[in-house]
This record gives sequence, structure tokens and C-alpha cells, in this order.
Amino acid sequence: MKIEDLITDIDDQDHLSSNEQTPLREDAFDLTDQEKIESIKKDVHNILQTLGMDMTDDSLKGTPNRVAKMFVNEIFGGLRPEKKPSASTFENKYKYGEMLVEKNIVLYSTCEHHLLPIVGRAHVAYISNGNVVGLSKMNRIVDYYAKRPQVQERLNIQIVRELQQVLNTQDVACVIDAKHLCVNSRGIRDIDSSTVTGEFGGAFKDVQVKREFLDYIKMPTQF
Ligand SMILES: Nc1nc2c(ncn2[C@@H]2O[C@H](COP(=O)(O)OP(=O)(O)OP(=O)(O)O)[C@@H](O)[C@H]2O)c(=O)[nH]1
Ligand SMILES: [Zn+2]
Repeated sequence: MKIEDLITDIDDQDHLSSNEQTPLREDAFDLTDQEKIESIKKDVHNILQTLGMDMTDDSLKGTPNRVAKMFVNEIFGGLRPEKKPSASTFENKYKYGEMLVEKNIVLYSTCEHHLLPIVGRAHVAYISNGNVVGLSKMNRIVDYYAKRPQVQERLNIQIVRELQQVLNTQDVACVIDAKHLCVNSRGIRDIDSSTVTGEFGGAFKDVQVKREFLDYIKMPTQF
């Protein structure tokens, strides 16, 4: 793929290098969402028709529209830059200077190689540089980048880069542990394996800081 063919969220271009970006074409948003749904509907119909399915069957006739809407509005809804959650920060008045960990964030994404689900957990942490972000915004940022055709490594990096920008600090980390249905349910069909990735920025590169973060993740949640 040529470098010119790669764009990312328009407002992300300053701080992401091209290999961290979702490979989108420049004309990615020329069509409206409704136009995309109409086009994908025909494609899904064609796939099922080619497979020999009776597309007039009551149970199947709504499928192309259903799948097209699901692609555009739901599982790939995070391709649209305007859907990025606004993660307003506020002043760290209480001067909390330790690590904050938002753990066990449920993650649903889609493997871009097979278009099968990736299901897992993300654990996000940062050390405040004067600003704090609303807790739920971390879950929302994970969800936004997960709603794209993804590979886990890129998803992991995109989450960290976004929070680094929002919080104006390098001291952000994210670990993802996820099952890829392309590995679990087809191909090698290894139901037990999962994939762990980690991205550690700034202070989290320090072994002890990283250790503290990983220990918090392991700690059972008591409630
Ligand atoms: N690095 C990485 N690889 C992934 C991810 N999701 C899926 N893959 C892998 O992408 C690879 C695609 O390999 P191919 O050989 O082209 O596909 P395939 O013939 O379907 O491979 P098998 O899954 O081994 O049957 C597979 O090994 C997948 O396991 C991911 O998030 N990160
Ligand atoms: Zn896959």
C-alpha cells in the first residue's frame, strides 16, 4: 500500500505515524452513511446469492440490509472521525499524583483479516500531568477505536496515542487480552488461546511502574 493512500482521523495526523493509522483511502467519506448502507446491501445480497441461498426466504430477505446497517452504524462506526468521543479533561485539583487504572474494559472489535470478532478486555492506565479525564471516557475511547476493521497491535497503539493527546502526557499504558475468533473458531480452531498486547508510554517504560500497573490488573475486583 502506498503511503499516500493512508489517512487517519483528520485531527490525528499530527501525532500518529502512518503505520499506526487505520489504512483509509482519501475518499473514505465521500459517500454518506446511507449511501454506504445501500451499496453494502447489494454486496451482502450477492455473497449469499452466490452461495446459493434463497434470498426470497422470509428469514433471509432482511439480512443484506441488516448486515449493511450493522457494518456502517455499529461494528465499523468508529471509522468516522466525528464519532470520536469528546474526552474533556478537568483540572487535577485534588493533586492525585499516582497511577489511575481503568481495568477490565470490555472490548468488541473485528479482525480485519477475516472480518470475525475480536472479544476481550482492555486495561488502561495513566499518571496525571495536571489534568484528569472522566473515567467513562477511557472506556469510550477503547470502544471508538475497536469499532473499526482492526489488528490488535494497532488498536492498542491507537488507544494509547489518543489518551496521550487528550491528557497531554506520555505516561499512558494499555494492555489488551483478547480472543480472535479467526483463531478460535476457524483455521487452527484453538478455542483456548488469547492474544496479549501492551503499549507502555513515558513513565510506564520503567520496570517498576509497569510492574505496578500489571499488579493492579491482576488484583481481583472486590465487590
Ligand atoms: N498480528 C496479528 N495477526 C492477526 C490479527 N488478527 C488475525 N491475525 C492473523 O492474520 C493472519 C492471516 O494469515 P493468512 O495466512 O493470510 O490467513 P489464513 O490462511 O486464513 O490463516 P489461518 O488463520 O492460519 O488459517 C492469521 O495468522 C491470523 O491469525 C491481529 O490482530 N494481529
Ligand atoms: Zn482474523
